[in-house]
Parts: sequence; C-alpha cells; structure tokens
Amino acid sequence: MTESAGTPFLQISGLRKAYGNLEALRGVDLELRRGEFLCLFGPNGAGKSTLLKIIATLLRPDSGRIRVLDNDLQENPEAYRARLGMVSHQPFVYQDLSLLENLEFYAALYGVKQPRKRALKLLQQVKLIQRCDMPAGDLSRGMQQRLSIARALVNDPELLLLDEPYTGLDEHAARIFGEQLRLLHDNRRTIIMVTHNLRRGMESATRLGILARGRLAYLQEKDQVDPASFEALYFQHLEAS
Ligand SMILES: Nc1ncnc2c1ncn2[C@@H]1O[C@H](COP(=O)(O)OP(=O)(O)OP(=O)(O)O)[C@@H](O)[C@H]1O
Repeated sequence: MTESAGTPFLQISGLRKAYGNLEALRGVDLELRRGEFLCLFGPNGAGKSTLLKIIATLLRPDSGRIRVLDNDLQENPEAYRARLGMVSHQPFVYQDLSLLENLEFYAALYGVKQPRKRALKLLQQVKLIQRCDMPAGDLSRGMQQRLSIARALVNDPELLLLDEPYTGLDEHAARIFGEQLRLLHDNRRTIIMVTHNLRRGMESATRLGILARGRLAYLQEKDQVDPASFEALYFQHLEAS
C-alpha cells in the first residue's frame, strides 16, 4: 500500500447501518491520519460499537465506504485484517486453551516469526505471565480483558480498535493499560477507542469525538478542546439521549 504525505490513513464516508427499522448509523464521515488517536464518546445505543465492528470488518454496512490508505477494505479484506487489532466485548480467545497457547496460536496465525517469544512478551506486558499455563476460561473477567488486549496486539497492528477496553479492569490494571496505551501510541499506529471513561479517554487521545444517534455530533483535535466545555457537551448528549 502506498502512502504519501497528507494521505489520510483511514477514510470513512457516508456510512449507514440499520438493524431492521432501527437506524444505528445514519451517515458517518471520518478521516484519520496515521498516528492519530481518536477517543469516541457517546450515549448508550449511539452506534459506537456498530461503527467499530464495521471498521473491523465484523459487520457489513448498508452503504458507505471505508478506505485504508488507497485501498477499499471491501476489495482486499484479508490484507487489511492482518494490520488490524481489536478489543471488543467478545474476548475472541479459546476458553480451553491456556493463555500461552491462545497467544501462540494467534501469533502463528498472523505469521509472527517467533510466536512463543511474542506470546510470552505480551503476557509479561499485561501482567499475566504467572498464569500462562492456566486455561483462559478460568480467568476472572478483568483478567480475560487483559488477555484480549494481549491478543489484539499479537500482530503489532497498525490500526487498533478498542471498544470499552477499561470494562472490568480494576484501578491498578486500568493504570497499567493506560501506560501501555501511551507506549502503543506511536507515529505509525492509529487508534480508535470507544469508552465511557471520560478521564481515561481524554488523557490518551489526540482527537475527541461524540457519536450521538448514529451521527458524529462532534469531532475536534484534543489540543483545541477546553476539557470543561467538552465534559459539559458530553453530558448534554447523555441527557438528551
Ligand atoms: N445485532 C443487533 N440487532 C439489533 N439491534 C442492534 C444490534 N446491535 C446493536 N443494535 C442496536 O443498534 C443501536 C446501536 O447499538 P451500539 O451497540 O452500536 O451502540 P453503542 O453506542 O455501542 O452503545 P453502548 O454505549 O451501550 O455500548 C442500539 O439501539 C442497539 O440496540
């Protein structure tokens, strides 16, 4: 994939998705440059997970386009998926396999050169190395979340999609994850995170967005945003929903 200066990394235009009569996305347009970190807020049912699932190719839109650099993702989904990582409500881990087996499996699937080494490094990072031989199904919910974060990073993704990654994490684990996000966020990685955690979201992001009733109601560079005004606007949207 070619990349010239100024080419947006991700271009989304006119994205619409309905579930029966319910219009979950009503025309979303969004452009992100490589290395941007968008934190997307919004009321329950606003369409945030639907948007992330479509970007992750887990769900097909009814209409609209998504391009990553010069490629339409519908035209070459396999190459696109290899560059993608996602943490969602589903852990996508095998409950009967150990933590190490799970991560080794995914690393091998993505063609990582030394799958075991990569798996062990990630288990260290998410502080699960002591439990590496335990079946994933025996982990607590917060630990499952840490494992799915490790799973999402196995292929060192260029585009990382995080749907409420703080859910289930205790304060210590959330702080560690916040630190990891800072390390993960470099010039080559583009991140979109959906969260209801205003403080955590605002500390990590370079852009802030609010999705409301299936539309992007607000999008701004974080350094142009007054935190108190943003918080007030966010609460207005929550109350209006
Ligand atoms: N599989 C589905 N079938 C029918 N309706 C769905 C389905 N998935 C989502 N919806 C509906 O689409 C709308 C958007 O849902 P979505 O999960 O994208 O919202 P969200 O912004 O992620 O919400 P939350 O903050 O509660 O996670 C909601 O009204 C929801 O009930």
